[in-house]
Amino acid sequence: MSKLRVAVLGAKGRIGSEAVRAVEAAGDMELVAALGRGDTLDTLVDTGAQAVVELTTPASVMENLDFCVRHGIHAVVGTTGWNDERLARLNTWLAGSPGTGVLIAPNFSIGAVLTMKFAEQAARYFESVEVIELHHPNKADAPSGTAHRTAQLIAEARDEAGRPPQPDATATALDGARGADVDGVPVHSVRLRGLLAHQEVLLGGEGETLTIRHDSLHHSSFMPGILLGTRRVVTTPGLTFGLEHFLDLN
Ligand SMILES: NC(=O)C1=CN([C@@H]2O[C@H](COP(=O)(O)OP(=O)(O)OC[C@H]3O[C@@H](n4cnc5c(N)ncnc54)[C@H](O)[C@@H]3O)[C@@H](O)[C@H]2O)C=CC1
Ligand SMILES: O=C(O)C1=N[C@H](C(=O)O)C[C@H](O)C1
Repeated sequence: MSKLRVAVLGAKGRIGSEAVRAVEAAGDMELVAALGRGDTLDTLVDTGAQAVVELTTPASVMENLDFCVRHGIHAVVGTTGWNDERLARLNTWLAGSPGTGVLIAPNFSIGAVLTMKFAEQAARYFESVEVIELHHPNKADAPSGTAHRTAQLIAEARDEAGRPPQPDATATALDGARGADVDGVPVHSVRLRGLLAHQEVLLGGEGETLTIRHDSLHHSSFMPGILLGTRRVVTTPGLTFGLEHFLDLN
């Protein structure tokens, strides 16, 4: 059986360099390109890349995906910075390239995906919920893509359950003291040397609290998800948002 021809964009970055090693070590894949900032995307075409693993920056990801989709190259995207406008633009590109698949995964680690799922399941049962994400201080964006998605899923679940807004009597506050408001869910971002990627979802009800916590201790935690996403995206046309769609979670 021929190997899947895979390229990594952002290959010199923290997660990109780990992804290069993971693709090289995968028996069913061949690493055909490892591109960094300034390298030409034409290399993807020249090397016959079938799938790209996109791990760059929010400022670069759209241009890279535009190129990939136009050339029918599938993409697995870990880069953050997604909003409705960007997703709509990507969907328009995909509509013009039927057969091409893009997976956007706010988080590739199985534990983080489960944290999001558990938080979504628990959200309807509790009056209060807040998200705390904790990351290394070199991270460029806040809140994390994972925390943003977690808060959205929680908000949707609360909405479906007919839950009213959360209780909060705060009358005066320093800017930022109550975190960022993501669809009514406060999200707090910690940046601390020594950390990698961590998240807590705190839920509170009458006389009880529930804490759901996940810790990524090494970038290796993201690799099984990246490899799974790469294998699946090539047979899944259109946009898939979230690795959970490629896992048997229900
Ligand atoms: N979904 C997930 O599970 C994970 C997502 N991430 C996300 O991945 C992204 C990268 O994270 P890090 O590796 O920590 O950042 P980083 O800053 O270490 O790496 C980004 C790399 O991309 C390169 N780059 C920028 N523009 C480029 C372009 N046009 N073409 C090729 N390379 C380009 C940069 O020079 C840099 O080497 C961030 O958005 C981060 O939040 C990180 C870890 C896990
Ligand atoms: O920048 C990181 O490191 C990470 N980014 C992703 C995010 O923003 O959620 C995934 C993980 O938290 C690591």
